[in-house]
Amino acid sequence: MTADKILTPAQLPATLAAWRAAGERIVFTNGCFDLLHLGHVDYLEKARALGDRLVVGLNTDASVSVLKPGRPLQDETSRGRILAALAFVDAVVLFGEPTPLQLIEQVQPDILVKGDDYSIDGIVGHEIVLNRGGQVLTVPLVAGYSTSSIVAKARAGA
Ligand SMILES: Nc1ncnc2c1ncn2[C@@H]1O[C@H](COP(=O)(O)OP(=O)(O)OP(=O)(O)O)[C@@H](O)[C@H]1O
Ligand SMILES: O=P(O)(O)O[C@@H]1O[C@H]([C@H](O)CO)[C@@H](O)[C@H](O)[C@@H]1O
Repeated sequence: MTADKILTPAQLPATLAAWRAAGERIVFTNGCFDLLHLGHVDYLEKARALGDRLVVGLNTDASVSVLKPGRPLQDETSRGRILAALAFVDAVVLFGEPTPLQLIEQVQPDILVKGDDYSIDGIVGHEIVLNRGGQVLTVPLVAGYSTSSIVAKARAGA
């Protein structure tokens, strides 16, 4: 099942080791992904295409609620399962901290990616990846798509 892609931090090392043994480059990104939209799908697919495997760090409900008061709308189980169902997502790992720094330290990705709503220097973990000779990249946003705007539109129409 695609749910098998959802890994605990304890399960992660064996999976990463197997991918690396096969010479595969690991891409990492992270986010809240509260309501999955076209922008997310476009950027995640492009992120995966930058390497061979895509690991998505997913904020827990507790983490999202700190970053985005009143959110998430969808719980971490739902958000995780939806991400795991995407063919170009190879692993989903929840993290409860305010940032994915600890998870990025554990994953040591070859490529770290965010949408270009972030500057390279503003991407948490960029130093870790650059210092090990990896790449930190951004993917252009698909204009007009955000979870917040979907929520606002839904509320306006309510
Ligand atoms: N329109 C978009 N096109 C491409 N990537 C996007 C778009 N919107 C967000 N992203 C990327 O998706 C990831 C997750 O972002 P997030 O879950 O905050 O989405 P969001 O739609 O911006 O949500 P919110 O409106 O609640 O901030 C981030 O890396 C972000 O750069
Ligand atoms: O979905 P978002 O708001 O794009 O995800 C956040 O990204 C932050 C980013 O990585 C900072 O460079 C991260 O710190 C935060 O935990 C969310 O994942």
